[in-house]
Amino acid sequence: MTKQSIVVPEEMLFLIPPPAAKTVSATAPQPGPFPPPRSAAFTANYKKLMTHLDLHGNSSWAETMKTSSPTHLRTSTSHSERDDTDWNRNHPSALYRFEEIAAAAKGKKIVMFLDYDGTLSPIVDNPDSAFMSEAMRAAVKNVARYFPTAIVSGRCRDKVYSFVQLAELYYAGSHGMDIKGPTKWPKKHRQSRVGAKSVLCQPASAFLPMINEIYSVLLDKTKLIPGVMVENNIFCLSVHFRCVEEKRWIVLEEKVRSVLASYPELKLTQGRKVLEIRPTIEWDKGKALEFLLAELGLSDCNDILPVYIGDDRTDEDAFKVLRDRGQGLGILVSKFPKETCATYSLKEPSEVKEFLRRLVEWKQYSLRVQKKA
Ligand SMILES: O=P(O)(O)OC[C@H]1O[C@H](O[C@H]2O[C@H](CO)[C@@H](O)[C@H](O)[C@H]2O)[C@H](O)[C@@H](O)[C@@H]1O
Repeated sequence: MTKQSIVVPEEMLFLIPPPAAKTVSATAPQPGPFPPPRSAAFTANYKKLMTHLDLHGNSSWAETMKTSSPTHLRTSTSHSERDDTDWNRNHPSALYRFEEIAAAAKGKKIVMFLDYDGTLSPIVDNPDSAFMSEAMRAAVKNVARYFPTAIVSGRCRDKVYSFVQLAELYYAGSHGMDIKGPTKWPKKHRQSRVGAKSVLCQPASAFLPMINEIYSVLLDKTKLIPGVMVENNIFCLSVHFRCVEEKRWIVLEEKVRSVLASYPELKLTQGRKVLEIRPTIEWDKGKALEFLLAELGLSDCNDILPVYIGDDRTDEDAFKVLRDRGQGLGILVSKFPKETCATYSLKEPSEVKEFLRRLVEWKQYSLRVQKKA
């Protein structure tokens, strides 16, 4: 089992106090140090989590399948409000702490990385209907006017493009294994891009025949389980169990594992009510982030602030890259406390939209001030 297959067990999900106002108010917490430090209690919880999970493949998948996408508030919990407060202190709202983020961004070039499902669009039962709102599209479009922006998704690139429909963005589909540059450039860059190739990176292309083959096998093997949906994400596959009765999850997992047994070059990980089949190559959303920074010529710059916003376990690879670089900020989208390498949190896509809107507003204001000076 790989790092991506780590899930938060139910007992590590604590209730968060009710959502607060979306704008910074006089009563909002005052900006603290950047990035906010982690408390001893948080570190203890993290250790507990790591002890609970067997990272070498023996932990119960059935258990993790149950907790892979909590959608309701727990009614009973062994954790106290103090734990919730502790989590919130360690992963404060990026909206509440907007002033702090703006201060950190001053004089820096922001580079924006956005996950799709659960970040720009709400989680829905049918993956084909995970549309983003027009308001969200406008917010992303505006962000891309000021900052290089990439969508980094587990979906295949064409599919996520069909949802987002903005030609001015970078798209890293199939968990970053299929990266394409913008097809529409701002005027000032247009000339220098003539002749530049738009597909930038496909590190798993050798796996295409194998992925296609296993896709057909999985369709066949799972067809009798009501509610299963197998999605072909080109360089990886998703087996959705959100609409499968819970009592059939074990059977499904066993079927998927039995198919995979003949393909040691592929690995199985978990996302939100989804089993993901991916090549065993050393590539993930974190690597995609690093690749895109290099492509933008920003890898070794001190004056950049990469911002990555995502909701799922696969996004942790990108949060970790930022943490290890000691540069930029990860923002986890979650209504529930979860173990994460992200620094800040937002509760849901509507808060992501508000955050993007405020970032643009702040940038426009900074440019006006700069012009006057
Ligand atoms: O990296 P992402 O853009 O977040 O993609 C991860 C997976 O997202 C999609 O599945 C998830 O969203 C669906 C629609 O809301 C939901 O029905 C499903 O339960 C979630 O797991 C996508 O369909 C998968 O292929 C991606 O791997």
